[in-house]
Amino acid sequence: MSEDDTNGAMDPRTDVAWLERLSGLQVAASVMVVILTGSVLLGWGIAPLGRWLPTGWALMPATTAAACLLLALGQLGLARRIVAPRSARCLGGGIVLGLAGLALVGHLAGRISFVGESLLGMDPVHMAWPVAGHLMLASLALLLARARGRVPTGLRDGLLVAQLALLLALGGARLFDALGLFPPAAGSSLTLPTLVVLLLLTLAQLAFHARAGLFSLLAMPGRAGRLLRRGWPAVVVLPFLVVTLASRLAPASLSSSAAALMAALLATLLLVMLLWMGGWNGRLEARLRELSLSDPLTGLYNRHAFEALGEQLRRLARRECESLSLLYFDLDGLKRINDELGYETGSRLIADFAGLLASHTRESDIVARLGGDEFAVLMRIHPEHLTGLLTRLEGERQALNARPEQSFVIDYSQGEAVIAPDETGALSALMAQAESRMLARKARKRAWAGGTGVPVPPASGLNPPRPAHD
Ligand SMILES: Nc1nc2c(ncn2[C@@H]2O[C@H](COP(=O)(O)OP(=O)(O)OP(=O)(O)O)[C@@H](O)[C@H]2O)c(=O)[nH]1
Repeated sequence: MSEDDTNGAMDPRTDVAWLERLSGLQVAASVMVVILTGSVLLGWGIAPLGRWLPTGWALMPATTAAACLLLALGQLGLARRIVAPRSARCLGGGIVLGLAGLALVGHLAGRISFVGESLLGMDPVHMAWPVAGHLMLASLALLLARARGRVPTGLRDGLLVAQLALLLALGGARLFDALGLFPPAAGSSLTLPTLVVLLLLTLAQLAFHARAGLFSLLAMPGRAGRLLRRGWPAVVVLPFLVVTLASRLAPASLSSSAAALMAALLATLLLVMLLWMGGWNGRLEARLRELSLSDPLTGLYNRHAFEALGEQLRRLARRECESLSLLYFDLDGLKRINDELGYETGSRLIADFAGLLASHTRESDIVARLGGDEFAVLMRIHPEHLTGLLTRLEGERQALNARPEQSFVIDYSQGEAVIAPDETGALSALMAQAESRMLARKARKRAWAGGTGVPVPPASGLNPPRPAHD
């Protein structure tokens, strides 16, 4: 399983502003869980403190509190990009898995109190089995949180859907007074504080999973994302309303357990359908957007897309404390190639150069044809890596020009600009800076070639000599 600890496997269509809000929700929900479970644990550990806590706090067993605390700390780490070593994450997730697994085994074996009596005369190891099940799902999702690829993403989505279904069933059981669905075993009970903590943990996970997969729609721009964000409360609440109404109209036909299960099942199904339809809609929207944002000759982004996506990348880079580098290219002698070898050959030069740029950049870089013979690349790389990239480009340019079948010379002038994470300049200023450096180099090349204003490379034949990069 490959991991990316800097930005996870984020969907490139994600709206950063929405991601920020969801990240805020993730932090807020996790902090609330830390406070709630931390207080409960203090109460269990230090008897006098327990007396200061509100009545009923001991209804949350210490094992549940400890497991939820660990999960909340894991979520906080993910939200704040505190990169815990893999071993720490595995240990935290493993402890939760172990606690929940032991509780489940205890319930199955019919004896939960295998650890002993608590300090306050109550057994702190009780964990209701639905809670144990929920925590097992949550800890597995946490262990897979940073794994990339279709399979781990699908698994995470499945685990989250299962948690939501279980939570809805628990909520339904309370609402329809059907706690018999989850019978208390050997003294364990499902209490409201525990339900609240589970809900907060699930919310935190949902917010994190908006980065990729089924739930990425939560942070999508456009109509599909809006539909989900506005539609999900209705989709969750509606089945409960309908089932409540049905059970009021025909009380004999529906037992409280059946009502709770039916409402939870319907709500889960509708939610998954909404997510699936929204995802389909979102992909369609993205395709249309792609068509309106790309340059038909090269398949690269056009200027409009470059400016829009560039601003997005700018915000993302600032959020992740990374530098942003911009390269501005202008082909040399295109007009002359058009005039001497034909417009089609000129267009081939443009397409070849676009291919050269695309093959030397990463998918996460924004590569665009700004118009005519001008190109730009915006990258989240450190400025010191720019020289290496330019050298590789130059090597490839020479290799292309050296091909026996090459009928025209590919040449370009380039300028660069870098913006540090703490700088506040706009993208347009960065572009202007890179363009003026490019123009200065072009002027130097012209002067170096004889100062006649003749385009630097001949349309065909041998490569012209170039002044060295400065
Ligand atoms: N073949 C072709 N030519 C294009 C395309 N788009 C713009 N052009 C032409 O590209 C030429 C660009 O001219 P200039 O900006 O003077 O570029 P240049 O000849 O490379 O000169 P310098 O940039 O000063 O080196 C114009 O003649 C445009 O008509 C296109 O898609 N295909």
